[in-house]
Amino acid sequence: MDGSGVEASTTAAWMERHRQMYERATRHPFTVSIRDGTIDLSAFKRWLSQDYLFVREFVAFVASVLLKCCKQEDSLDMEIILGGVASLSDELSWFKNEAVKWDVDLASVPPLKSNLEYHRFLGSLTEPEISYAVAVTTFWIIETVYQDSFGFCIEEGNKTPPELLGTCQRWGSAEFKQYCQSLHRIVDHSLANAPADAVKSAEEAFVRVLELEIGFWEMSSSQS
Ligand SMILES: Cc1ncc(CO)c(N)n1
Repeated sequence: MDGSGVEASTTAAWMERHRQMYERATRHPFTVSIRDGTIDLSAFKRWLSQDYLFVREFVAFVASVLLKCCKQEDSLDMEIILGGVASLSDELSWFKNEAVKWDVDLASVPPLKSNLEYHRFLGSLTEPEISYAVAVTTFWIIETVYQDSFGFCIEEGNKTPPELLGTCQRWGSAEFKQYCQSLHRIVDHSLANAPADAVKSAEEAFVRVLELEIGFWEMSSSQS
């Protein structure tokens, strides 16, 4: 509690504690090079095909968050999460269109190591034993890393190549930002009512997502 009697949010404390890692995830040389206009297009194509595979795995994870949400006593968050599930359908179509534009054959691309590592993590969080607080926290930070990373690419002073603006808008738009803010409110509310061990697990998942996101950008940059 601060002097005003308002409890500072748990997520705000994490953002402070893990600021450096958050910056590494959201200002990675890969996305900064999009903003600078110096991006290597073969790296961009690698990211595109790997992220398509990621999103296919992400669907099952987000569906598990929705299911946990529906089992909560007050499931007021349900419509926000349901909107998230619904938008993934559009997102998969977007990837397929984009792949045609960039001459990428999605069917022939195997997931690379960092992607597989991320899939395993998502799979472990889909289990029924994982609490809603932990799952929704994970969901929020995954979306937020993309929102912040791509939002930066369309902020003032960018030199983002015109053919990449659509990608940046997808996650950098004001609408996507609002959606992330809605998720953030859900997370803060959920953590405020969660037992200490769940809060601890949620923080661990938060940090793990940042590590995996950094790994994903690295993989896209250099095929590691
Ligand atoms: C790796 C990764 N993280 C986050 C998102 C946001 O949905 C995405 N599409 N891919």
